[in-house]
Amino acid sequence: MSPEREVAEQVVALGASLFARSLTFGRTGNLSARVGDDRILLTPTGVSLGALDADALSVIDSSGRHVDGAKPSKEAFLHAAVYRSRPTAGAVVHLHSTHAVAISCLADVDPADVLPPLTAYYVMRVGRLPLLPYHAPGDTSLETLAEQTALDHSSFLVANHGSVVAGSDLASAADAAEELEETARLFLLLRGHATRPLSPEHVADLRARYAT
Ligand SMILES: O=C(O)[C@@H](O)C(=O)COP(=O)(O)O
Ligand SMILES: [Zn+2]
Repeated sequence: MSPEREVAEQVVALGASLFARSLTFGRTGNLSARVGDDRILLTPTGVSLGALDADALSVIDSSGRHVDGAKPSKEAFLHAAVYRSRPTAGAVVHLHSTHAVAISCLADVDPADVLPPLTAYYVMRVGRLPLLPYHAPGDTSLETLAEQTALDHSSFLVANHGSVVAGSDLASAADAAEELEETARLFLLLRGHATRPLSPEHVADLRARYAT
């Protein structure tokens, strides 16, 4: 099996797993993985992540241009922007997971860092989480801001939309997206309760230990 085919099958398996666990719904969400210097496998537009076909994925380049396969996700420009800013990123996951979307709709959050450091795994997998302003899905005017944000952040939220998470490979990106979703859920569960997030010292210690 070619390396690209192997990654295509990983995309299909991850999409099925995320969809089966209700981490995205209907025909929402998109997944991508770098398979060459300037070659990125991306899920096609309008297809449920639960019904992907390894023979019917799209290929784009790092400018977001469609170069092969099915018509790409309307967020091709967003995935490409993240790869341009993060040369070590091997995969990008965009989900409409419920609690992350709920957080992205809140008015009273710090857009520079939406969630407090509630747990060690959140600090290790996500770190700081900016909230980018609302743009319609597929609106390429988000491209420049997304590219700038991704320079310093592996994860961000788009307001009233969902999460965008980069990782060294598909498993790492999904892992971080799931951690983000669970921390968003914890944050909402704890609203109205006196809460003790990790201290700045704990966060610094985790960053030093795990180079987050
Ligand atoms: O929210 C949207 O419309 C997109 O961001 C999305 O999640 C699914 O769009 P396609 O990847 O074009 O199917
Ligand atoms: Zn979306």
